Amino acid sequence: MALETRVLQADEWDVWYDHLELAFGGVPESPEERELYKSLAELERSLGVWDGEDCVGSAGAFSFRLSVPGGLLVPAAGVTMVGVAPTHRRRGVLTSLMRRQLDDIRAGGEPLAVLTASEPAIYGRFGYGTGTYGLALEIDTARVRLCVPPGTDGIRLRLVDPEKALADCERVYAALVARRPGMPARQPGWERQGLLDAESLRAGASALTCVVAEGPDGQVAGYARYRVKPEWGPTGAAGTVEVSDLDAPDPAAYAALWRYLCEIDLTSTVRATGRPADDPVLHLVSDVRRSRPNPRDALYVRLVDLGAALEARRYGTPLDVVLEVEDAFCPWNEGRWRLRVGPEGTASCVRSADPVDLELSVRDLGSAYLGGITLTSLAGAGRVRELRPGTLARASRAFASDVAPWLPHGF
Ligand SMILES: CC(=O)SCCNC(=O)CCNC(=O)[C@H](O)C(C)(C)COP(=O)(O)OP(=O)(O)OC[C@H]1O[C@@H](n2cnc3c(N)ncnc32)[C@H](O)[C@@H]1OP(=O)(O)O
Repeated sequence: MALETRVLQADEWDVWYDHLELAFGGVPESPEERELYKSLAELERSLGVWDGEDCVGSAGAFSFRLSVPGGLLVPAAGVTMVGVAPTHRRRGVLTSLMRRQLDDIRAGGEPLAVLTASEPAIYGRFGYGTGTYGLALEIDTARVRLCVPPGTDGIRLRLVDPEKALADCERVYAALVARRPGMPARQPGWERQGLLDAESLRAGASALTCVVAEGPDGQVAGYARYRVKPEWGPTGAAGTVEVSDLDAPDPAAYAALWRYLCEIDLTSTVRATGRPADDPVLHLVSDVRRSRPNPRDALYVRLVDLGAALEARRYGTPLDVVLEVEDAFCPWNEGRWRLRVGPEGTASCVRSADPVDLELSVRDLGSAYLGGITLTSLAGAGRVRELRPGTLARASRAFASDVAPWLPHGF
């Protein structure tokens, strides 16, 4: 029987999601999580592949606006819920979903598609490049001390019910979006993701706890959400503080929150995942080795409309460069582009017949797009080739962001 791919109907969502859970191993999510993702789903952007009555493939997209270098927000399809039934793998179902989805995204006018990958090997073939890294930390708080900046002691910390603190936390989040590329601006409903607190998420740890940091003016300047997992070893208490969110643009509030987490009684480890690659906490700790920073690929970026995407961000230095881009999966991007950046950092990117300066694939351009992975580094792996001497270093400087791009949450 031929497979049929179609946009999801509202009454098909549960069957579609059951299929997705099966594709991920069959352990159901908590009702709380399921309800949240059902409410966030954009049905008209959710594709199902059907074999008769059986759903055997899925892919969805969220309509995000993503921060890019220069503090601007760019429409980006947040690709999600990708799964193919174990019975139907390796016969092109994912490839057909990616084809349909990227065509739809292009038709809808979003210049970017982004995703987080269950496995890094899957999405490069479709033109997605690693655009951000998330840092895992495991701080040995029995040994590591924090060297905090002046003003830290003037910060007041308060434990507040996470639900009641939500509006203040959201204000802090909103202030961060323009400062860091890679962050989705909050869309209605997504603020609830940070409050999810099912037993399965706790995994033996406490309920979600929220601590807010108030500045001398009494305003909330930062917050952390965390759980404590008690543990008793042969020498006594050895609990773990598991940090799920910590945001604070103000350095004193930021340091106060980390110091607090590192000094919670009966714990000897603070664990956090998905932190920014340049997280300032690396400069607060007395011993970075005993904080075990460990980077991991996080947000993958795909330029769907290459010209529009490159014009949508800002650049650090002026530039005039001709790029020869390989893009087999989206051939409308393939070929030669001239990228010109003026003194203000704004760019024009148009088709060109001029001699080529740099050769690269759309996947590598996606990696460089948010400014965290340099063209020079990609060239070191042979992924970018410099045909006119000097253009690589100039382009690399122009693309780089002085703040590492960061994806603060999954989707
Ligand atoms: C954004 C997200 O939602 S990420 C979540 C992705 N989903 C999962 O990981 C759930 C479990 N896995 C699955 O559901 C499926 O195996 C999928 C979706 C990863 C792949 O679906 P399939 O229909 O089997 O992929 P398809 O047949 O189109 O394969 C396309 C190519 O990708 C390759 N490929 C597919 N899956 C993988 C993988 N996990 N690792 C490496 N290569 C892979 C195939 O070998 C094939 O290569 P080829 O073109 O050289 O022959």
